[in-house]
Amino acid sequence: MSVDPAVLGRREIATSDEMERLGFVIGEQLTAGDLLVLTGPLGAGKTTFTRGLAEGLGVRGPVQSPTFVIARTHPSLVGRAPLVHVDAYRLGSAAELDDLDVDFARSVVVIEWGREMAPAIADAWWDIEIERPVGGAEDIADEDLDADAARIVTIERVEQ
Ligand SMILES: Nc1ncnc2c1ncn2[C@@H]1O[C@H](COP(=O)(O)OP(=O)(O)OP(=O)(O)O)[C@@H](O)[C@H]1O
Ligand SMILES: [Mg+2]
Repeated sequence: MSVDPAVLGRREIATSDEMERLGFVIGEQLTAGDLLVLTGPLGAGKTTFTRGLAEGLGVRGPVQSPTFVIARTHPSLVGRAPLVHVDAYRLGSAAELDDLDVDFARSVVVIEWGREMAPAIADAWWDIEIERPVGGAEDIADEDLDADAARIVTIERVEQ
């Protein structure tokens, strides 16, 4: 486990800048073989977190929601591990993830929507849940939604 246990637990993240900073601090500590799984409704901040993480890890950007590709590899700019950023939203199963041939041992891997697949692909990972106290998938297009509301982020280490 390469991340300071102090990051574990539940906290409120008030702004997207703060979400990036949380990702940055974690990204600074990650090493090859680390896996993180991000769970949270559309627009929760999964990609925002990953953008900060990428910067902390020192990989080439830009980190975007991988809408047209399911997995994108960001090479390191500093001689550390590359980041593989996966959007598992449209993946049906861990077998389909397997087809992507991700080199888990040599990469830091972040999987948005990957919670159900994680047990089939790894022995240990960080489970990161981002809650939006207001809104969710069905509300994201609603102009009235307070998109800037604070998020609740819970980070747990899972070992099976
Ligand atoms: N406290 C906050 N934490 C994170 N993002 C926030 C916060 N407040 C506002 N935002 C905004 O919410 C949006 C989050 O979008 P982002 O693409 O990161 O979500 P996502 O979880 O990856 O969504 P998707 O499921 O569509 O991939 C951004 O526009 C960000 O600026
Ligand atoms: Mg996203």
